[in-house]
Amino acid sequence: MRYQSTRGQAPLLGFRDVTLAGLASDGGLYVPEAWPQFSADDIAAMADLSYVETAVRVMLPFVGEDLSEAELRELCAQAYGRFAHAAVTPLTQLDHRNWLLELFHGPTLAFKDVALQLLGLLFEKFLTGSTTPLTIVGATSGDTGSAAIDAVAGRHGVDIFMLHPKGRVSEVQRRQMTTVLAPNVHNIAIEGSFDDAQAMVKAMFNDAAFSGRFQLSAVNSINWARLMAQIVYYFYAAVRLGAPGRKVSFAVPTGNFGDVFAGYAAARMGLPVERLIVATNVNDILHRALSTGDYSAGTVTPTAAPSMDIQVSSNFERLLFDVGGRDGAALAEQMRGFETSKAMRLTNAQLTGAARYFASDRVDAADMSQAMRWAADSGEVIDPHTAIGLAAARRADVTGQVVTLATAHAAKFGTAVERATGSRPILPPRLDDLFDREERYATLPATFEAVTGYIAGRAQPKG
Ligand SMILES: Cc1ncc(COP(=O)(O)O)c(C=O)c1O
Ligand SMILES: N[C@@H](CCOP(=O)(O)O)C(=O)O
Repeated sequence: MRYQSTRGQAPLLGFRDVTLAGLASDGGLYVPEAWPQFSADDIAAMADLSYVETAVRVMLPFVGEDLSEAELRELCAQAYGRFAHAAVTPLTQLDHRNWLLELFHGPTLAFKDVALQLLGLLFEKFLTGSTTPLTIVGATSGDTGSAAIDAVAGRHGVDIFMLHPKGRVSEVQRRQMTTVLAPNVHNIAIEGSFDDAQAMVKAMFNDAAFSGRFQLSAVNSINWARLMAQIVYYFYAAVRLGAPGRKVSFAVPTGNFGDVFAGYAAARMGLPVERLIVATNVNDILHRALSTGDYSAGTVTPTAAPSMDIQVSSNFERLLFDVGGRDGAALAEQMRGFETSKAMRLTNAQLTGAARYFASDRVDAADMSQAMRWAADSGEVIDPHTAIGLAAARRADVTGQVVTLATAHAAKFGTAVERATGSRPILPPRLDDLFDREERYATLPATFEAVTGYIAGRAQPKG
C-alpha cells in the first residue's frame, strides 16, 4: 500500500513513513492510493471476531510490508488491552432505532484513545534502533491532547508539545493533560482558538527552517494512522447490527472531520452504510458546506461541546480530494484560495460526490440539552458531544438503525451534563485525585514565533 498527498506534489510513501511524517511535504494530507476492498463474504466473516481480530482484518491492507500480521496483532492486543471494557467499543441500545457506540472506555475517556494508543506503539516500533529523537507537535481542543500525552508520556526518544486554546477546554480535559509531569511532555496554553493552534502546527511542518531542525511528527488526525485505526469500529459496530445484510447509518459529532472520514473510508472499502450523518454544533461550517457548498469559516463560538469548537476542519480536504476526482493540482489551488480568504465553494463534483454518502445537521444548545435529557430518560448519561450526534440521529431522514458515536465520557464535561440533566456524572476511580494533582503548562501568545521559539528551546534537534 502506498499513500499519496491530496496536493499532488509530495513523494508517495509507504505506511511507516506516512506514520512518522504526519503532514505531507507539500502541505497536503496523505490518503491511500486506492481503498482496500472487502466483499460481503469478507464482512460476514467478521461476525464472531473480537475487537482485536477485527482490527487486524481491517488494518492489515493499510500497513503493507511495514508490519507483519503477527506484529499488527501484537500491537492491537497491547493497545486495546488497556481499555476498561472487554468489547473495547461496546454498543448500547437506546430504543427501536437508536444505538450508542461507546468509544470512551480507553485510558483518557474519549474516542481518541482508540487510535492514539495504537499510534504510540507504532511510533515506538518504527523508531526502534533509530537515534534521531522524534518531536511531536499537536493541537487540541481538549481530547486529542490527553490521549496523545497518555500514549507517549515517558517514552524514550520522543518529546511531545501540545497546544490547547487557553480557557476553552473543560477543567477535566485541561487537568488530564497538564498534570502529566513526565519530562518529555510539554503543554502550551495559547491565547487563541483551536483553529489558531492547528494552523500553527501545520505551519511548523511547512516552515523549512523549523522542520529541517527536528524530526517532526503529528498526533492529530492529519496523521493517516489515526484515521486508519478509527475505521475499525465502524466495521465492528455494523457487523453486530447485521452487516453486510443490513445497512446502518452513523451519526458522528464532528469537528475536524477525522472521525466521520474514517466512516467514509469504511464505506469506500465496502461496508454497507446508509448515511453518515455529520452533526455539528453552532460552529457549523461543515453543515453549510455539505448542505449548500459554502465552506466559509467565521469566528469560533465557544460552546458546551468545546472539542467541536472548530471552523477549519483538516480532514475535509481528504474528502474533497477523494470525491472531487483526486486532482491534486486543482485541490492545491482551491485550498490555497481558502487559506487566503477563509472561504471557498465546493465544486459540483465535490458536492454531489459527498451527497452520495453524507447528510448533515446543526444542533444548537437547546437541542443538545434535550438530547442529554432524552438519553438520561433511556438510562444513559451522555456527554455534550455525543448529545449533538444523538440529536442529529433522532431527526435524520433514514430508514435503518442509527448508531451515534459516543465520543467522550460524560464526566469529562460534568458541569454541562449537570446543567442539562440535573445530575453530575462522576469520574472513574482512577481519576479520583485529578483535582489535587500538580499542573504544569506554559502560556504563550498565539504567534508562530512565540511557539516555535519555545519548542526550539526544549526539543532535541535531529543531530
Ligand atoms: C468528544 C469529541 N467528540 C467529537 C469530536 C469531533 O471529532 P472529529 O474532530 O474527528 O470530527 C472531538 C474532537 O475531535 C471530540 O473530542
Ligand atoms: N477535537 C479534537 C481536535 C483535534 O482533532 P484531531 O482529531 O485532528 O486530533 C481534540 O479533542 O483535540
